[in-house]
Amino acid sequence: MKHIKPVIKKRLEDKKKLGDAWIAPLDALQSCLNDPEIAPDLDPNNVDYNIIVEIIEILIFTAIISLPAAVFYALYDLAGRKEYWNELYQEAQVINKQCNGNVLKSDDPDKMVKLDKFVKESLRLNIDITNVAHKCISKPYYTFENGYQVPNGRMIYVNFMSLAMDEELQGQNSKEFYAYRHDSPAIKLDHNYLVFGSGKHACPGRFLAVIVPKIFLHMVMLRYNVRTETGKMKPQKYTGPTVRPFNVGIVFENRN
Ligand code: HEM
Repeated sequence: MKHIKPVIKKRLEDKKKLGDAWIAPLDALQSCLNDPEIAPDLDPNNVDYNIIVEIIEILIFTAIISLPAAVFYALYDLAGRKEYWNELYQEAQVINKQCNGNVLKSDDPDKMVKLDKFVKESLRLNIDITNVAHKCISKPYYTFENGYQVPNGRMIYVNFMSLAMDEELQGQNSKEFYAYRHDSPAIKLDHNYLVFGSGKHACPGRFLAVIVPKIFLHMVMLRYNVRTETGKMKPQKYTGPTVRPFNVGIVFENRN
């Protein structure tokens, strides 16, 4: 907190100076400081630091849990799904040639179209059973179109798994991994694809959560053949309703 206070002071001073001309940078700390509930009068002595700490804490935990998990599942799916190796490798080679083997440019991940579908399918299938807890705030009940009522104060969870596995929504063999079932990007929110939630509170970290596994797999594929140790894949593991990465051997072989 000691370290963060001078940063906050400087940002609030800048905001005061620039007034309406202030253009909010897209970062978590600044969006907190732009919130009148957190910094009502732009006075550094009148900032609700507790909310800021809570938000930053949530961001850190999300980033260190969900993001590496997404990378793990994507890598594991690649290692275990031989049928995708050639096509994905070819796409990676084309992109690598276009940038002469140099570092990727910011628009290169958009060119990883097949890999995007692959990552999307990996996210779809490695999903929590239930998620996005919501508290009912309607009084005395919230009534769904079908007449089902939820009382005020009740926590409800969305059944992610049933949605992700529904054949009517996902297409044929919805329990099987088939990357090319998707015709929209992995970051796109859709009622059939609730990995990142929906609406106003949909995950703002989804751009990072998709681009990181894509860049990681791209780099891995250019250097290595990856496969599971046994050549087979294990079923997912859950802790309660939450899907969790597990210990598994992945073999990296240098490409010649
Ligand atoms: C694969 C990785 C990730 C998954 C599957 C995921 C999923 C989700 C879901 C389902 C929600 C709830 C959305 C809703 O209520 O409708 C959410 C919210 C959120 N996520 Fe993510 N997330 C991921 C990565 C990240 C990362 C890397 C960050 C930040 C760097 C992040 C930041 C957040 C924040 C701040 C919220 C709360 C948004 C709000 O309430 O307005 N997420 N995420």
